Amino acid sequence: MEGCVETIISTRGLRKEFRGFAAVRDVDLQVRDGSVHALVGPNGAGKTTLFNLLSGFITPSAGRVEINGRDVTGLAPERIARLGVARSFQITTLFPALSAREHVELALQARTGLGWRFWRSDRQLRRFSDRALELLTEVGLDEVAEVPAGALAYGRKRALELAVALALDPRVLLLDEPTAGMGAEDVDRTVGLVRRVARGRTVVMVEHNMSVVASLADRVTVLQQGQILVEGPYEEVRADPRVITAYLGEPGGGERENPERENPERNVGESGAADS
Ligand SMILES: Nc1ncnc2c1ncn2[C@@H]1O[C@H](COP(=O)(O)OP(=O)(O)OP(=O)(O)O)[C@@H](O)[C@H]1O
Repeated sequence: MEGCVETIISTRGLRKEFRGFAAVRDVDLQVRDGSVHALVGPNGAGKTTLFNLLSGFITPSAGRVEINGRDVTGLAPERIARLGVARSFQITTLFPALSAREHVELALQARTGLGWRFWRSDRQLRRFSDRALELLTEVGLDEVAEVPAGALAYGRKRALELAVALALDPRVLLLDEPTAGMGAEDVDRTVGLVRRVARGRTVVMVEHNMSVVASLADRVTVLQQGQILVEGPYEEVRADPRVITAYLGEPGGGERENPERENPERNVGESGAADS
């Protein structure tokens, strides 16, 4: 029954203005515990801004954000992270000279409250080695555990970000365009990976690639001009004439079998959209 589903993230009247321009307006979002929830929408719809509001990277102009029933509005990202919400960091936050294993070890260490201290003894870091290797295996990086992050291929760097986020053992994982810039093979691998790591946790992802959304998402929220246009299961959302109009800029596209594939450039506007 709908009413029995627990909500893990909830926003009410969420709004963010940049110099008077409302990038996100009156957003009431409900993310169900244990679901994979995709945020989609045309370029400039406010997806990233909403994502940044959920993770505390920016503070709202109005409205509130609740995580697991607790008001987290205006809390710093690290406080939100401590409540079990981890964000997959961007590649720029990887340290090129540190190995994949060292990255995960440091993240595991940070979680214990020891902090991100590089000068801890080898002995102390070794405590985390076994778990680090498990996490690297989970994301398919066990064979490159000792390779410096700077030498990893793009798809593997993204997998390493995921392992770093998983080291925090989050209840909610926020993924910002997990397949952006990937070729078809890496997209497929990432879909499998996200599906695996989504077991037992909630995943909220911004994703342009509609094939990825179709494969992974239990619920889809479509944003347009900062507002929620439609929300529901993928099959329902993709057939909604308002969504097709939002992407194509014309009414009457609802009959199409697979609009995002027929017109990938205009629909999702990003690389990878036509993959797979
Ligand atoms: N820091 C900022 N200052 C001013 N305007 C901003 C800022 N961040 C976002 N915007 C504007 O807010 C609107 C929404 O941007 P946002 O990046 O959230 O959209 P998006 O849906 O993530 O787009 P894309 O798919 O292109 O990444 C855009 O018009 C953008 O120009």
